[in-house]
Amino acid sequence: MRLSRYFLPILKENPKEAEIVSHRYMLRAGMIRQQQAGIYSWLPLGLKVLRKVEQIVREEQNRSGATELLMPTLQPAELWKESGRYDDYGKEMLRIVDRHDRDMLFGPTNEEMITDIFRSSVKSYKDLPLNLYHIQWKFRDEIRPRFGVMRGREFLMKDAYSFDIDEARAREAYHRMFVAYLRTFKRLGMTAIPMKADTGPIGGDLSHEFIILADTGESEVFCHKSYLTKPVPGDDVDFDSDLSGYIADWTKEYAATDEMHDETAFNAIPAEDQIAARGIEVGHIFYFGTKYSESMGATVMAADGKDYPVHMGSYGVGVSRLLGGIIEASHDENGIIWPKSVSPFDVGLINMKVGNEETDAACEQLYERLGNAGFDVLYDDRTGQAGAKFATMDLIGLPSQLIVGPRGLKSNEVEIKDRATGERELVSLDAVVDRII
Ligand SMILES: Nc1ncnc2c1ncn2[C@@H]1O[C@H](COS(=O)(=O)NC(=O)[C@@H](N)CS)[C@@H](O)[C@H]1O
Repeated sequence: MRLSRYFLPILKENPKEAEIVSHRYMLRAGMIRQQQAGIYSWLPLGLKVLRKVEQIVREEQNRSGATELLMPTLQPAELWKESGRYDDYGKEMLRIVDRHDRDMLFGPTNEEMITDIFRSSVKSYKDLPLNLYHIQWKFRDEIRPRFGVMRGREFLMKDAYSFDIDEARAREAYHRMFVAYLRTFKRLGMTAIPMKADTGPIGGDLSHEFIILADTGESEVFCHKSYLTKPVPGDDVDFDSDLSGYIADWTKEYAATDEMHDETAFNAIPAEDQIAARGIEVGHIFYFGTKYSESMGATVMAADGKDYPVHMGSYGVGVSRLLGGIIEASHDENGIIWPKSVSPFDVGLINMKVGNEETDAACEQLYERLGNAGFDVLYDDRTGQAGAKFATMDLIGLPSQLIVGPRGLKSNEVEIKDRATGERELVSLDAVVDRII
């Protein structure tokens, strides 16, 4: 992509309303623009990252055996009246009346709707287990939206829903999602710690929040430091096998959010192994049995010929929140440092002297060769001060920068800068493609 033809509205100054670094950098790097409190436009650079995060979430859901569908953002109120949540949900629910005076709402979550889809077509235990998910925008009229996309009002969530014949099978479904979450956050370049959590308005009696540690996190969390280095299940993990060993390993040491914290248990850990920190909740999973299937009549006929309400769980990931979370966990004073897996571009190509015959020719050649080698390149071909170009590249956080200047070209060299380490290396023009890891 040539920057002269892109849309990247960089802000020079820190917007005063941005209190935390991820909010500041997402605004300054031209990734998002606030349209109203908690509601954002996703500008090209931000959308590119959002789609990469979404795709990694999707791949790990699919690997675990879940099946993707897409439910609407708007829901009929009737479903929520059936489950009894229409009134409980309170002012967070955005209620809408259409032209035929039908009560509707902008979905904050989809337990009712997915249960309606299930009950309309699944009647036999032979069709179980089933895990259906979608990646869809939600609306929650937060009383105090803040920290940019971290606590928005319209936000992107992956929400999955599992259906099983009994509690034992439902716990196996929960284990599959637990393992999928460990893998997902690792692929996003983060260490997310599963913590026993409160079940809140979703309900049920088993729940874990997946927390990434960050000083600006809204949750206060306590855990054993072993979670920071524990290896996550590998690409070869068999989701049809008994995964309870992974869950046992990932829940045997202490880890709890402030709502579930047990000071005595925590203090039984040697002081040097204790972590008390702030964290960001990037995922939350629940087992809630027949809470929705009973109230909404979602039953299947079992082998004994009788009908039973299915056992369910729901599993959410804050896809848009993750961009904020990743930045909170990976930045420096110059800007964002994207993990390669989600970076909007692989390489930033900087022409230090646009209009100079040698640098223009060298950049065009590099741009073409890198593109042909499969790299997604952002080529800063704009006229303007080199210093401003460096600042922009550091701000938007691409993992590698390629700096092409007249002096380096005299010895047929260009400079490669690693954004994460700051290391610079002079490389001959023909060796560049192989050096860009
Ligand atoms: N206001 C918000 N802004 C951004 N992300 C949010 C917001 N509220 C929740 N999330 C994200 O969405 C995830 C799931 O939300 S939740 O309420 O915990 N769970 C559910 O809604 C369940 N129905 C999961 S399917 C959270 O872990 C969090 O990462």
